[in-house]
Amino acid sequence: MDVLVFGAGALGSLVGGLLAREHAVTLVGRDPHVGRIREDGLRISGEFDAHVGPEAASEVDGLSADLALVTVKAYDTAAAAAALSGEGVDIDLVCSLQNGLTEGELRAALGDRVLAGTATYGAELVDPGRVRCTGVGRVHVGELDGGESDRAERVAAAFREAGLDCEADPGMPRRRWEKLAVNAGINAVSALARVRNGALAEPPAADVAERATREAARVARAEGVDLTGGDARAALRTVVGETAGNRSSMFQDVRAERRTEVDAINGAVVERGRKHGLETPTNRTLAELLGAWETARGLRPADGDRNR
Ligand SMILES: NC(=O)C1=CN([C@@H]2O[C@H](COP(=O)(O)OP(=O)(O)OC[C@H]3O[C@@H](n4cnc5c(N)ncnc54)[C@H](O)[C@@H]3O)[C@@H](O)[C@H]2O)C=CC1
Ligand SMILES: CC(C)(CO)C(=O)C(=O)O
Repeated sequence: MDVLVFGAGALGSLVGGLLAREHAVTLVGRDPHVGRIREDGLRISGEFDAHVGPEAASEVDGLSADLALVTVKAYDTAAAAAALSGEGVDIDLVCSLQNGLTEGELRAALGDRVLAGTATYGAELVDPGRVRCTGVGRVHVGELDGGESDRAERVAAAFREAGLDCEADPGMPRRRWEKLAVNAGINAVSALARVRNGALAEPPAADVAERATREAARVARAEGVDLTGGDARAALRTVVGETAGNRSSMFQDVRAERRTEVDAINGAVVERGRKHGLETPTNRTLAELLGAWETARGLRPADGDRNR
């Protein structure tokens, strides 16, 4: 399979680098990472030990692929969608492995070529040309609206050929919303409280996290997804336990003074809830507090367009 990875940062470089052991892969990213990969290949450390030589580019013009994986941060999705739907690029299928609800934006630009995906691998970009796998997880891929899918099965088989743990899932809407509900509970709370995930096992942080997760499950049900508040809270407790020693990605972003994905996580819960007439006060407060921090640091676009 010819694979293009749009957003060769931590996750994209890890997944793309592992796929390059078996498939023709082009990593699309930015310098100095792209330049280093061209000169010396990509080194993968941590849970894997590999030195691979994918193609690397900073533009998609002139590229073609059977599959494009989208691994930019959620707030760069619009740019990814615009690039991948451009005239100079020829892509059969697109699959996001991002956190947050980004598929709508991709589908608007790329139509029914878009599959949903989730990834629970852990990745860190340690230096240009070097990525570390901090946790072996699993990739799930499937139709945005759910259902059996030959094309998702083909993608999953290609991932497995390269040694990644990957399954096609006919229940992607529920899987996406459960992951969103867990991220809604963990990420912003841990970032604002400046605590590792394990601290969310105890009150009062656990109570705030559970309220955010329960609100997300209520919105999911309004969207037609079969996710109870109890199931979502059970998933939250499991992930808190399994990742107790982690700093969540949002806590890491705040520590590094980077823009967070709060709009695509808690903000998305608020916006979807509003469409259904549902109040989501905990998610709204979390999104507003992190938004205020991002504004004060000059990390958000000044015109208030959350997705730029
Ligand atoms: N890092 C991880 O372990 C995991 C990350 N995720 C999700 O995956 C997504 C990506 O996360 P990370 O890899 O950690 O972020 P990252 O910031 O390391 O990677 C994103 C990369 O995209 C590049 N990029 C952005 N716009 C671009 C453009 N127009 N052209 C070319 N390159 C562009 C950036 O330069 C950056 O290197 C996020 O939604 C995150 O929540 C999900 C599971 C695990
Ligand atoms: C599962 C969790 C919460 C692990 O830290 C995560 O996805 C993140 O940090 O973004």
